[in-house]
Amino acid sequence: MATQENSVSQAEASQTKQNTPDPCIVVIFGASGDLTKRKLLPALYHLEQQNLLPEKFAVVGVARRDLSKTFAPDMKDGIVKGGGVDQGEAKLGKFMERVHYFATEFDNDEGYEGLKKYLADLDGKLGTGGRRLFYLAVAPEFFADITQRIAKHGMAKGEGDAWVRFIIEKPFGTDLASAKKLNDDIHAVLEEDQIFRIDHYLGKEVVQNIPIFRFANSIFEPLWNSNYIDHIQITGAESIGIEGRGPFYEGAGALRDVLQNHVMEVLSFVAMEPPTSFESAAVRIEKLKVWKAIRPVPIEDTARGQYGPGKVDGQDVIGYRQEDRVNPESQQVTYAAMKLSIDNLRWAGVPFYIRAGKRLASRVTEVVVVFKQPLRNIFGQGELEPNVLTLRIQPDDGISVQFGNKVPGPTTTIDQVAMTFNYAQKFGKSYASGYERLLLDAMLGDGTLFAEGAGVEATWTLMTPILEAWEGQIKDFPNYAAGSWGPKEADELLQRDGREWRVS
Ligand SMILES: NC(=O)C1=CN([C@@H]2O[C@H](COP(=O)(O)OP(=O)(O)OC[C@H]3O[C@@H](n4cnc5c(N)ncnc54)[C@H](OP(=O)(O)O)[C@@H]3O)[C@@H](O)[C@H]2O)C=CC1
Ligand SMILES: O=C1O[C@H](COP(=O)(O)O)[C@@H](O)[C@H](O)[C@H]1O
Repeated sequence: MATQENSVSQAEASQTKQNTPDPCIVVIFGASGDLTKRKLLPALYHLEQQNLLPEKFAVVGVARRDLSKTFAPDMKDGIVKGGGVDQGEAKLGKFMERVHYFATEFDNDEGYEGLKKYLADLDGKLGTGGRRLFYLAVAPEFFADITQRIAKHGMAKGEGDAWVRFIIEKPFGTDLASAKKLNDDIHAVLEEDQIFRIDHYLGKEVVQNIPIFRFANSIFEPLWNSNYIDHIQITGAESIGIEGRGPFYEGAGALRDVLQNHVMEVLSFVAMEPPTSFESAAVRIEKLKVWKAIRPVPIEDTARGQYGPGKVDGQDVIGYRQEDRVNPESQQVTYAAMKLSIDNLRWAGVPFYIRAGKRLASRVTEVVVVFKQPLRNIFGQGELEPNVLTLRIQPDDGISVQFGNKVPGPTTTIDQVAMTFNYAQKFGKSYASGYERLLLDAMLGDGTLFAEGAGVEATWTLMTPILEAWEGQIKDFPNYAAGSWGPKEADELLQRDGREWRVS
């Protein structure tokens, strides 16, 4: 007979997967860049702190400048500045010994031959067995070329059962045609199961928790449909501007930068049917079904904006057109919103309102589920307030449920109260950026939290006609002040349905 202790450990084992990867080398292209320093090296170090890296392991940074002497100290500095060095410098020192650097231009074939030899030598010294995780932390125009050159130099396939995987950064394409071309170019040399298209929102705890919240509990899912839900809002609001990324943002804008990827990924977890298991293939099928069920969006169901000068957190800030390396007559959007309808039985008649923008009043990323009112108000005090469930992704990540409650006293007065769960209060402060989980999953070969080729094309199928329609219509920009909640058209989008945007 199983003891209680035994049965708990069996249950725990069934809820967690293998969590230490095979010996391998993580090869980061774009190693002198911002992403590597601020996110990737700190994330790998956090994995080391939790003993989640294999014993036989190395990181090799690749970029054009000769940084062999300064790379490791520079990265160490990034890790220390990012916080979370709670096991002292000794652990960090040990981690930095595993960090190496190799300089080459991305289009230099000799460089790839040199890199191949460098990695093989490390395999020989460390016993990493030829397993590679290539991370393309580079500008999107390099994604296909670097992948193809790695393949040309015989590094895209491992010998025997040694795996070789690629993490490709975002943005994955700028419209449907470019996303398809990128998929084709990469598929010419890699199998789909080698490709990990990263969206760091899928590494955020609350986003990962959406399927758990829905499918590992029995009290929410029965209500998760058009019988009980009035509408759903997803907000990706940032108070920061474009942070010096003028040239990038001029080519991107809010729809390409955040709505097409981060917000659509979140939406798919909120709206999907229960997958048959939480394995990559099963989850991807359900996510794809959601995106494909979204009705083409009429242009009247969209709103866009660009911020002008204003005040954020009491400080004067410039408008988008005054930002460094931005066209003073730019038509680029720094705010995008739309109403989506999902054509399936679960969501018939339940609009999903989504929005993302820069220089808004505050930084809030959240999903707000607004429930229908009871069919009859037996308390006779006018309209009851709806129940609202908020999945707060950041900051102050947590979950809260708002409901009507009797105000203590001799009369029957109803007021809104909330039950709130806060991650930091329960689990303590976390330094995890989301990249920890995603890097670990890629080393373990688990693509559940990564985008798939067909999924990326499905979201671009939806978004490309909107971009084209917007590009054909000049707007009178700027149309919202920095520090506000965006353009009035976005408010009107909900007002005409008798609703309003909510932030918790
Ligand atoms: N930074 C962030 O927070 C985020 C970034 N991303 C994505 O990650 C990717 C990288 O972004 P980020 O780190 O900000 O970019 P950076 O511009 O900071 O870094 C680019 C890197 O590529 C190297 N590089 C550029 N051209 C060449 C070349 N011809 N040969 C060799 N090396 C070259 C640069 O080397 P050198 O230093 O010598 O110029 C640098 O290491 C992008 O796709 C971005 O969209 C996604 C989410 C967030
Ligand atoms: O990918 C991107 O995301 C960030 C927002 O990420 P967050 O983790 O800080 O919420 C956004 O600022 C940036 O423009 C975009 O490229």
